[in-house]
Amino acid sequence: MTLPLTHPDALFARLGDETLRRVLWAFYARAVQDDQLGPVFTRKLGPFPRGGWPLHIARLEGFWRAVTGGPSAYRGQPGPAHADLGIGAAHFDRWLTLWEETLREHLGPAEAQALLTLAGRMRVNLERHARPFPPPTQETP
Ligand code: HEM
Repeated sequence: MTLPLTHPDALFARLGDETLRRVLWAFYARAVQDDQLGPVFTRKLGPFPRGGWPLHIARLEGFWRAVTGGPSAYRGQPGPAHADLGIGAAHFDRWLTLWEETLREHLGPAEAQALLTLAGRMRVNLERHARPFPPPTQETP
């Protein structure tokens, strides 16, 4: 079954607060253990699940509530937040793989597919902002 992404309010209503929160904590618990993604997250947010993690996940809850049509006060800027993390296509591929694994474990197939599709679309935009290889700083002779 395919959920109608043109009516995303149906998606949040089907997920609910608790499930969304559970999926996000499970996803980041997995991402932080990953060889490729873990160091990027830990550098920015500190040791999971303390440091900046509760705030990060609360923001992500707001973000996912907004994009699935739930009530949300999220007003962040995901693009710039990813500009200087030193990430590129391979990181985004890995992110989506772990996202898919987490969704398949926690949700029914229709909800999992809908959240995977949404993340795949957003990845395109975030990757445009990301600058994986900043130019070397000019050395003065
Ligand atoms: C390569 C994969 C990714 C990495 C390593 C990554 C890492 C991060 C980090 C470290 C932050 C915190 C930035 C800060 O506090 O300044 C962040 C914020 C965020 N990320 Fe990602 N991210 C990735 C992919 C994604 C994807 C695919 C999405 C959406 C589907 C996403 C959505 C967000 C959102 C909404 C925020 C909050 C931005 C704000 O402050 O408003 N990220 N990410």
